[in-house]
Amino acid sequence: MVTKLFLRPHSLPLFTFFPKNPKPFPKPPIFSLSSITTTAPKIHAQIQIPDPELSYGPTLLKGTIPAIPTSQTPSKTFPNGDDEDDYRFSEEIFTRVFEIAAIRVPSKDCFALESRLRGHLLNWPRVRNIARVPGDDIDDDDDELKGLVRSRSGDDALVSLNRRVYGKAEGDGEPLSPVLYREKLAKTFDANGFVNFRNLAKISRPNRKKKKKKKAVDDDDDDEERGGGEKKKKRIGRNGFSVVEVVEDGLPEWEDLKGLLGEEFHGRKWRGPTRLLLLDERYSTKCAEDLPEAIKVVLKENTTKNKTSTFELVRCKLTLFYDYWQMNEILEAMLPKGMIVPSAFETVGHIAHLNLRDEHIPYKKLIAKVILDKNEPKIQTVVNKIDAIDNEYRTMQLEVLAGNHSLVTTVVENGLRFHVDLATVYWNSRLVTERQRLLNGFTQNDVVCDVFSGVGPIAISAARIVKRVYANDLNPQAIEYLERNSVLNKLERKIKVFNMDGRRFIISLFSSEKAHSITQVVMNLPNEAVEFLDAFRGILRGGTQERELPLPMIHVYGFSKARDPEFDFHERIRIALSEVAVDVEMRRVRLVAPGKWMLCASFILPKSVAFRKPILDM
Ligand SMILES: C[S@@+](CC[C@H](N)C(=O)[O-])C[C@H]1O[C@@H](n2cnc3c(N)ncnc32)[C@H](O)[C@@H]1O
Repeated sequence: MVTKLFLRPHSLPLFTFFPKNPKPFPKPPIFSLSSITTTAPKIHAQIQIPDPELSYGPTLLKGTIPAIPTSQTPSKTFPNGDDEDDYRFSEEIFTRVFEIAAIRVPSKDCFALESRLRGHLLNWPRVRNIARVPGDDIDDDDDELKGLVRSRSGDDALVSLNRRVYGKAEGDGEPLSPVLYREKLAKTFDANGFVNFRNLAKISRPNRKKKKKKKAVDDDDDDEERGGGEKKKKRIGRNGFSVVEVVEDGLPEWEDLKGLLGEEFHGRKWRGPTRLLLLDERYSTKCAEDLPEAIKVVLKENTTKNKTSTFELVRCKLTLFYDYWQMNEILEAMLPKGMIVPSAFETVGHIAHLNLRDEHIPYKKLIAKVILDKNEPKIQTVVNKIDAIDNEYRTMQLEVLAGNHSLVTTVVENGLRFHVDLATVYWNSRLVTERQRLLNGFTQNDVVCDVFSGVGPIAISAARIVKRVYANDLNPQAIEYLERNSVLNKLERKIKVFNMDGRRFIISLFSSEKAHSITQVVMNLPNEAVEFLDAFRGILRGGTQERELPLPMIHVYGFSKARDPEFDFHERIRIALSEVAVDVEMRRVRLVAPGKWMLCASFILPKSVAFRKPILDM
């Protein structure tokens, strides 16, 4: 599978990440936030980023960067980085704060208003235009809580609130056991099933719950670590990559819920459950009178209906974190100005496989880290191809740049599973379409001979369709995986496996009694497969009655850099078979490099070749 990224030289003047010791470039400093921010120890000491005239939508060049206290230097190191290649950057340098306006509305009205105000709401990718803020979920019908808030009567109120929220208050004894709690919920269980209590089933599985709790504790620890000891501000909302906070004007003390419900509720007054409808960025600095008519009507409508309007225009801060930004945005910001941002990577199971240009090499670990961060958990390892494939087994020289070092992975292709060790066997996910095209031509009456089978993507897929498959590879590791994959896909009974040189395999198979049953031959070793065609010369010459039997269809792959690749490849086939009259169906499979085509030639083995006296003696 190939994942496309952006291929364009970028020109962001924002900031540049430099590796510690880039070989071809002068040694630059490690990028740190302090180099672009003030040293003010206050979070949200704001630094305006230049170029306010940027287009619509969030970018790293807009908004403000909150300052980070110098004591808090959250940074990530590459797990595999040695001293030389140690790349560090703080994720906090990608935090951006945007000032926006919102209408705070009762939660029950928010969906209706969302559709009414659609064209006027914030339309940023991945940011929901209905936002939640702390404490917006207090039950509206909760008369007890309302009374409690109004009465502002300290301890009694807290006890009452605890009873309401937790079912118990201090001094009421142990909290209900999971079983009793479940029973209590079941009493209020409604006819629609688990609609109201989706977690009901989980409650009777305390073990899983414990595990979850443990994970939550671990996550908190991680947050704490990242925050350099100081607990990280809890990110509200489900996504974790953005947070909305209301910039409240000061409230009279008696209206402020902080005293009753804690610091989180500072500046909140009683409104019942509410939601924020985030307004389009164009309205961020506008006051109510300057807003479009559609919004004003909504605000006015509500005031006339309801003397105490619950619709309020509020100022908000929308913070987007490192996790929000896409891979290309992060890389564009970090790589030197004018450098092409890495354009694509191939995925093989959990491995992202890069083919970096020379100019990217000093930044390879940085690029790999961002790719890993942005594609986890699907991607667990990022590797770069070091050299062109030029060994006999067609394996790649790979360098692990980020993530775990295991190159053994599982690839799922057309519903089949293949175990692959990229360090020892060949695999190319880009050929999936070609393999499918080839397989589409096979029927249940076919018997397939795969001369260069690798771990079996063609052989095993064919075994699902055809009568029988003979699969061969020279690489013993590939054969081991081929056998394992046949069993994994429960097709081992249809596949006979061989581990020998391709030419020997062709000769021995066609000189056995299996010869006349073979209907399809696949030869996928594009650099040299055509040179193995000489093995077919005179391959059936011994038999006389077989002369009337149909001959196999051969599918041979090859590369050509010629101006007329089809002609060039056809010529090579004729030479290898020593036969001019070969009726070939030729296809371009893909362009593997500028001007270099991979081709597939399919032809029926000519009788004149199959029954000729062989030149080759084995
Ligand atoms: C390009 S790979 C193709 C593998 C498989 N068809 C696929 O699509 O994944 C070529 C395979 O040929 C094997 N090979 C190389 N030289 C060979 C030879 N002389 N005889 C048999 N197999 C050979 C390599 O080990 C490799 O697995």
